[in-house]
Amino acid sequence: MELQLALDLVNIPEAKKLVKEVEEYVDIVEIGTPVIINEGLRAVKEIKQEFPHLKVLADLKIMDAAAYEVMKASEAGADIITILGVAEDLSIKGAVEEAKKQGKKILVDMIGVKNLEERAKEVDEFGVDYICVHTGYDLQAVGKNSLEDLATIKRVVKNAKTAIAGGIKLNTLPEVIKAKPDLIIVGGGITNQEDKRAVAAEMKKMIQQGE
Ligand SMILES: O=C(CO)[C@H](O)[C@H](O)COP(=O)(O)O
Repeated sequence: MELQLALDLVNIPEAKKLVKEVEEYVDIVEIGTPVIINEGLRAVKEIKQEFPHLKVLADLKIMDAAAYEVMKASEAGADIITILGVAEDLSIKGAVEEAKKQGKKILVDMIGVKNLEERAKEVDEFGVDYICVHTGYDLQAVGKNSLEDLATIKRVVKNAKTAIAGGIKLNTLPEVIKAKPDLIIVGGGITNQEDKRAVAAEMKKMIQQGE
């Protein structure tokens, strides 16, 4: 099980400072959609340059023009690029093809997918690398999480790795670990804490013990 730190509400200098604090304990750094909207793919480039030993995920949440956007994120240094599960089949297949060409990986974010079981089976057949269940901020605000959805995709996904994101905190991490996703994505559960390093260290320890 890997741990991904999601950076959403920071600028580039703040992102660098945050990664420095926790770099020993995370496997992947996500440059979140709001950061890319504010700072562009420069954020991916600068983080990858400063932390070449960490994998960097560009959370583009691609919906169209997939091959082009995967190419651009790859050129900026992203190791993993996200596309939405609700995108057209052709777009997801195009993203996979371009990522393979560039030696990169594709994570499909299933946020907003209604027919989760069916769609997870389909995107798994397209050769994507990760399939991620995700409760966005708007549904977190009304008390939702992705544990049931994780169980659903774990039942049907045969090839891709499984991932989970959305509101995971130290106190909810044990039940997530028990569900055994390949990748656990944590944003505010680390970035909003006073002692980010201590929380990341504790999370990493819990994950290692759960393996
Ligand atoms: O992709 C995202 C929002 O769309 C976030 O990066 C993801 O949900 C993780 O952040 P948090 O743990 O704060 O929910």
